[in-house]
Amino acid sequence: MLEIYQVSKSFPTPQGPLAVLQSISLNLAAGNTLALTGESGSGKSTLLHLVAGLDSVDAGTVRVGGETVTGRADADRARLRRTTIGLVFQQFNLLPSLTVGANLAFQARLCGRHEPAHLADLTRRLGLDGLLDRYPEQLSGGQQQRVAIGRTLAARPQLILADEPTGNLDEATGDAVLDLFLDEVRASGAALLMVTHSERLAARLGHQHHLSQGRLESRS
Ligand SMILES: Nc1ncnc2c1ncn2[C@@H]1O[C@H](COP(=O)(O)OP(=O)(O)OP(=O)(O)O)[C@@H](O)[C@H]1O
Repeated sequence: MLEIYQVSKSFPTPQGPLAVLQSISLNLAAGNTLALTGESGSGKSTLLHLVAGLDSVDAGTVRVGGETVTGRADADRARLRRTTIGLVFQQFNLLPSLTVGANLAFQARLCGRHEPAHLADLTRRLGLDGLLDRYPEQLSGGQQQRVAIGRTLAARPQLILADEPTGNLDEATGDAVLDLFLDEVRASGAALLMVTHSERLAARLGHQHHLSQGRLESRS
């Protein structure tokens, strides 16, 4: 589902180029889950952005569902994001003029996969039933995070990229949300790549990789 091959990325800084990722390779098959850990600033979000085609690699290739992300036109990468990839990023990017209910359904409607029963189940499991008529600005950070998760999962993406999806949640809610991710992956056969600072949550995923000084180390 996901093939990352010898990907490198650096950013310009006043002190010269900062090599954030150095020849990173990684494969993730459909139905598999992988936790990506690493210190703050080690390049975890950068790697997710490259996979999603939101930024360009300096070298190497990324393939999602057999399609090459790298070297494609922006419109093509946007299509891939819409149809195949589900993103839960640190900025939740909820639509401020839409209610929680409409935000939850937005992505699934956009890609023609709106299933009311599935969405109702996600809404219940994310504890959002009482909030459907509110607007994003009326929610706490953790509630916004859960809406962003529901919106992504409702669209049944084949590849889920989640950047600290439980970062704003207390431990019990974080555990319940991870249960939901894992159940959805089991049911849909999607692949899940999740960034987390929690070793405890990372251990619940099928594979664990650690990013340090630009290199990826497999821990299982
Ligand atoms: N657009 C950019 N321009 C310059 N430097 C950048 C840019 N984006 C990221 N960086 C730098 O690249 C490094 C990796 O950042 P990244 O956000 O990927 O880290 P991270 O591992 O996700 O961190 P955190 O756990 O704090 O979210 C950092 O040193 C950051 O300052």
